[in-house]
Amino acid sequence: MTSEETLPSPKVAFLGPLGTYSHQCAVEHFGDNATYTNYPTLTKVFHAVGDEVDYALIPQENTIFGSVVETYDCLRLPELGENKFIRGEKTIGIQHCLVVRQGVELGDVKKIISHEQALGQCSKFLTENFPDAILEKRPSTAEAAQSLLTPEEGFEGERAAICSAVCATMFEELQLVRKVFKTRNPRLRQALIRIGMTAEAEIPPENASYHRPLHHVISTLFTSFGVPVTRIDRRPSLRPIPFDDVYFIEVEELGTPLEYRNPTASPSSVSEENWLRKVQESVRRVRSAGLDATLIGLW
Ligand SMILES: O=C(O)C(=O)Cc1ccccc1
Repeated sequence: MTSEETLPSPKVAFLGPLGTYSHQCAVEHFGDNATYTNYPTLTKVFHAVGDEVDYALIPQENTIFGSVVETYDCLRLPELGENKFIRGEKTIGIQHCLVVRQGVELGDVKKIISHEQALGQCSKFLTENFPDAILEKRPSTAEAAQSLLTPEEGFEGERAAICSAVCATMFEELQLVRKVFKTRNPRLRQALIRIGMTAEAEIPPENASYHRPLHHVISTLFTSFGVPVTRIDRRPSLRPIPFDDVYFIEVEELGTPLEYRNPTASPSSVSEENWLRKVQESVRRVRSAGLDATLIGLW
């Protein structure tokens, strides 16, 4: 057996080109002992696992803008749980930078390009500083930065891109003009997906992520009080705590269908009153489990 066979170097896919946050995350995790391949979209990264690579790190959610939709579109595919499994997670800090081609004046910038998550995370900064600029999404932050080097056909104005601090130093022709977050940098959670026969974890959790199974707790509390949960949505909360989420719980309707109900009337039937009591009791139970809970609507 050669030493390579005894210590195989894992093949790892990430969202390219070089300089993306996914690249940074993959290198932080696997270091020099890996062979890396980058793919132009998250969907291609996902599909590479199995045939072409052993692992992929794909961005799952970030503290300001929430879930990465393209990732979740991949995670709902049937091969997840069959022959591809999430085997761990890794969180990295994000430091978004605004870059332009050398010599471009900020006042001349008419369009800002980046990955949609980066545009979303920087939306306050962008609205305050570039209220009239066109925002255009690109497959990744590094692709956006790189594309500033080639003129865009049919577009006359100057462009800027949002990319990572590492990426901002990779191209001599680019100039870093602003760091977007001066104090609180967002965090990005990436899922490690691997082809394999088991779902056993490969990266031990970095710190207790108590909040993630919360929706199970909340729905169990509601259901145990006879109010079946029909839908749960999740968004980052407005509190300055990383991965602190707000859950929106919708419960089964037990009253008269909305279209037949007088919106100003109080609950009319006994069953509606019972239902309301159960919902309120469930909210109290969630609170007594130490969570914030508010009834935000009845319909
Ligand atoms: O484009 C990148 O660099 C990525 O890794 C995707 C991304 C960017 C910003 C937030 C979340 C995911």
